[in-house]
Amino acid sequence: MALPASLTVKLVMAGDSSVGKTCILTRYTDNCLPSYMSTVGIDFKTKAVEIDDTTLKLQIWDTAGQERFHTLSVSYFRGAQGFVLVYDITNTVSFENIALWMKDIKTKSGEDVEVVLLGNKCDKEDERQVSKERGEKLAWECGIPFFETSAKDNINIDKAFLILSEAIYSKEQILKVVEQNNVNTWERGDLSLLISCWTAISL
Ligand SMILES: Nc1nc2c(ncn2[C@@H]2O[C@H](COP(=O)(O)OP(=O)(O)OP(=O)(O)O)[C@@H](O)[C@H]2O)c(=O)[nH]1
Repeated sequence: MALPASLTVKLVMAGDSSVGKTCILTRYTDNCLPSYMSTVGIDFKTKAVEIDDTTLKLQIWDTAGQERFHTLSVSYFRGAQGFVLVYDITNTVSFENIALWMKDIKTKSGEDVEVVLLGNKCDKEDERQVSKERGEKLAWECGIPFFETSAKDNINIDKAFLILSEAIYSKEQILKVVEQNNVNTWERGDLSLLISCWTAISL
């Protein structure tokens, strides 16, 4: 009997300080919230998800959003297959900085990496500064999925990680088929870009 397939996937949490990256991650992996302490340096957590008959072993790196850790944080972007990019719906600056984070992601990880955009703290409706439409528009322009989330109330957290995992899995499956068939007309990078364009069009 064939052993079930497994795939190790590196994901990175990115976004400004205090937007809720650590809380989103802890909610996802341990279904609880951490006692508050701003992330210093880098940490990671793991979680396994099943897609089809494959186990995806997610290794999720939690970076520090504070400016003084920026160089260290972005150094962990290299080699990541996916990013959870977070802003805080009660903080306009964190939303405006998403463009800069996207630039860092593309520079360090390439154009074809998978990203999901999250507008976190949607439980704080009375303090909202960024409309849901602005988040949706930005995500549409970037060609990436978007969710408003609450780590506090556990809204859309599992869904966001699942969408990201599925996108990475689909891409890996297609690339595997192509490699098995020894199709060498396309470079792997070209093909990944094509798949990303296709994913963006079908969103
Ligand atoms: N109301 C509400 N508060 C949240 C939510 N997520 C996080 N917080 C609060 O926001 C603050 C910052 O959360 P963190 O998860 O530490 O933020 P971070 O993005 O990891 O911050 P850095 O480690 O500095 O990069 C904490 O006080 C959390 O309790 C949420 O969904 N709703």
